[in-house]
Amino acid sequence: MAGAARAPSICRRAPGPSHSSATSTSWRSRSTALRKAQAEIDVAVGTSRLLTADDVPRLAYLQCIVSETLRLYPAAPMLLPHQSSADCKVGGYNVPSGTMLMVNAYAIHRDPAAWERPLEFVPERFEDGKAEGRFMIPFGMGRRRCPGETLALRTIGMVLATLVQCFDWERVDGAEVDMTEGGGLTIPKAVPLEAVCRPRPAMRDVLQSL
Ligand code: HEM
Repeated sequence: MAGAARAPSICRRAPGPSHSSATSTSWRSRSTALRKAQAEIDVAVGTSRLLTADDVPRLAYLQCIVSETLRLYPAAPMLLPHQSSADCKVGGYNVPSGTMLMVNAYAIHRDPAAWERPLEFVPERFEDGKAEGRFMIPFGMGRRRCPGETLALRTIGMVLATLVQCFDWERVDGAEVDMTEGGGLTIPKAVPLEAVCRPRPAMRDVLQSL
């Protein structure tokens, strides 16, 4: 697109494919991922101190969890609306100046031609650079790409790692987490997450000293 401006209106994401069976498989892999992330933190940081921002880049598996979450649930599934500021061609189509263009990142991230088992939560697909070259755009692309990406990724990594280091997490009543998506611009959960967290016994001294 020759120059891009923000379009004034917003659109809703097209409904995604049904994925109830993938959801239960995904939930099992989420529990495993949580345990794996906790083990990684225990090895890299230990339990005698709180992790710091400097530790987070060394937590490779935790980064994979963040990437896989942003792949399956991009916070802005249709990015933000763009508007062509000149006549241009997109994918072979003539797009007149002033046309609103939406990018369906949600569908791109779940494209079966690009991803194996696209509806399943598999952080391992990002390990050892395996997903390099795959098209992921949770922060958009080009000159209107999110300027807050680095801050966002650092904050998410730090918050998630701290929650996993300090607490054991369980589902309420053992019920599966309902991952159904609600409508809206930012992919809210239709059913809010309820979880039980307990301070990890190994972290008790650290938590009590705060
Ligand atoms: C997980 C967190 C975040 C996600 C997934 C996210 C995602 C996005 C996306 C998809 C866009 C639109 C890109 C496009 O249309 O091509 C965007 C734009 C933008 N984001 Fe973020 N963002 C996040 C956090 C942040 C933070 C922390 C800040 C600021 C501190 C921020 C500031 C902005 C701004 C100012 C724009 C507009 C850029 C422009 O229009 O040129 N974002 N973001």
